[in-house]
Amino acid sequence: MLDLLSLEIPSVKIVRPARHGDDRGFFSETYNKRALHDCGIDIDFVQDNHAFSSEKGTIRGLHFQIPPFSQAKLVRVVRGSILDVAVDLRVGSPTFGRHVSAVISAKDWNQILVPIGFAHGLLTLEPDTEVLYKVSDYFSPEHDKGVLWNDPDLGIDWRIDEHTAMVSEKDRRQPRLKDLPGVFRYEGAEAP
Ligand SMILES: Cc1cn([C@H]2C[C@H](O)[C@@H](COP(=O)(O)OP(=O)(O)O[C@H]3O[C@@H](C)C(=O)[C@@H](O)[C@H]3O)O2)c(=O)[nH]c1=O
Repeated sequence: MLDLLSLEIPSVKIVRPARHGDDRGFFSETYNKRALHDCGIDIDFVQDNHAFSSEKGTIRGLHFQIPPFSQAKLVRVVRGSILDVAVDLRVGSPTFGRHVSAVISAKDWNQILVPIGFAHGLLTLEPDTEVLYKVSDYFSPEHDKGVLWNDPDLGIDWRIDEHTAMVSEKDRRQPRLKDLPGVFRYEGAEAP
């Protein structure tokens, strides 16, 4: 059983699996292919990733893989919290270049589903934050691309002083959106 909520760009969803608490703690089905299918979401996830960030204020992203290794992502947090951001890169989309963001946390037990065609990034809101996510294709370094997290054209409110953010060398050098070739096409439907 899960709750599903569409964000302002409707193909980006918040997923909230049930959590069954008892005296021992809780139990939760954090991923159930059939439950997602029953909500109209059919994605074959093939790889699970785990990212630990020791510092609050760590930025990862904005990342995406280009075809034929493009990835949908289902992201959750088992310790701490993040501001998660998805930027629409689908050429022809009414929301091209726009983004949605959501706080994803261990406390709220929510997940964000980022479909193919979006750049994905996150900011840790607490130290020692652990992010787990499923991806729908394998990592391919040659297809791994990015866009600059603080590109002024994106106008993302990261809620952080840009000079104190911890950003990898790779992500400091990502291109701006205006310099990216368009690789994803909007299919005219808000399906993942
Ligand atoms: C993403 C990835 C990285 N790696 C390796 C490459 C490198 O040596 C090391 C760290 O990689 P990165 O610096 O790209 O890690 P990171 O900045 O955490 O990258 C991630 O960011 C978030 C926002 C995403 O959306 C992910 O898809 C992924 O791109 O891990 C893998 O082996 N498999 C993978 O799937």
